[in-house]
Amino acid sequence: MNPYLILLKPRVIWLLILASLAGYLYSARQPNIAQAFSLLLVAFLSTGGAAAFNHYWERDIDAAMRRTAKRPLPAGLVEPRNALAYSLVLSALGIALGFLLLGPLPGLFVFLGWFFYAVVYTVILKKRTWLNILGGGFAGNATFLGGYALGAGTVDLHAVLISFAIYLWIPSHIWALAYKYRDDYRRAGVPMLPTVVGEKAAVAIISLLNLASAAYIMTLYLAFGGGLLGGALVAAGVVATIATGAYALATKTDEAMWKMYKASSPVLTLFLLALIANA
Ligand code: HEM
Ligand SMILES: CC(C)=CCC/C(C)=C/CC/C(C)=C/COP(=O)(O)OP(=O)(O)O
Repeated sequence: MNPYLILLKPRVIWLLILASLAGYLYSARQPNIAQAFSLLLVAFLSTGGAAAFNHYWERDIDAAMRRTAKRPLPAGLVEPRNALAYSLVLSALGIALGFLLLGPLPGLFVFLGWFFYAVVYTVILKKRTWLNILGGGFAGNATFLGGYALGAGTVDLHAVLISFAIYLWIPSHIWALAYKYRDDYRRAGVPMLPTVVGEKAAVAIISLLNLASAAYIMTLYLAFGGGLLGGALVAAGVVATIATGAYALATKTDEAMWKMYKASSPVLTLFLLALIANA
């Protein structure tokens, strides 16, 4: 794949874009193609720009980790200054079009999502504290709230409560991966929960968080209602979460934690599809 495409972290941002679309379809009385297309464009540019900035800012960390050493910057495929310019142009375009095409409130959430990920998480917290993802996690809320604000013209408690399903999902999503790569993170000097607590405690905390995030999603569904299809989608996600959580607690292996990580995106996808099905 073209290194400039890899800089956008396409395997990641598709779900961020879906979260924005879910927010829009869930809240808009009459969704229209032009608005939906503008949202997808803005979400693509802003999340891709944020991801490319993360590549630029973390090029030294990436070079020190097995998982990321072959990325375009450590591999010398893209000059750092070109990656920085590329990321800033995409980000500025995404945020500016967010305000121009979507309006002030959606635009604000596009900016907040970019800022919490690219600045709060990547620049300020990531190398300083294992709580880095809790500080940067609001970026996840912002993806859903930006779409919701476009569809509803406002953001209410209902929207915020739903957006926290993403926030509460992030720790088990990233810490399950970080468990498998705990030595990598230690070598790169990046604190993550699995690098600061023992293995047994890490598995227990991550598995319990994983189950708690599924319980929160189920509570939201029961509280805000939704049809049979939505219920089936949520139930599938909850069953997958319980299965990977129980398997990890029982076996405490890298492989089980990796399965939990790989299951995390499909689980969030099912929840977002349930929201769209209930739109
Ligand atoms: C502070 C917030 C977050 C952090 C630190 C984080 C961290 C990570 C990391 C380290 C990876 C592995 C990337 C790789 O090896 O290429 C990853 C993958 C991924 N992330 Fe996150 N993530 C965050 C939030 C989110 C959110 C909010 C979403 C979606 C709404 C998301 C969706 C994904 C997806 C789809 C993948 C690829 C999963 C796969 O390959 O199966 N992430 N994330
Ligand atoms: C609206 C907007 C711009 C929102 C951004 C939302 C958001 C939470 C983006 C994070 C996704 C991502 C690329 C995480 C990987 O970071 P990492 O540095 O931990 O991954 P790495 O170690 O693989 O580089």
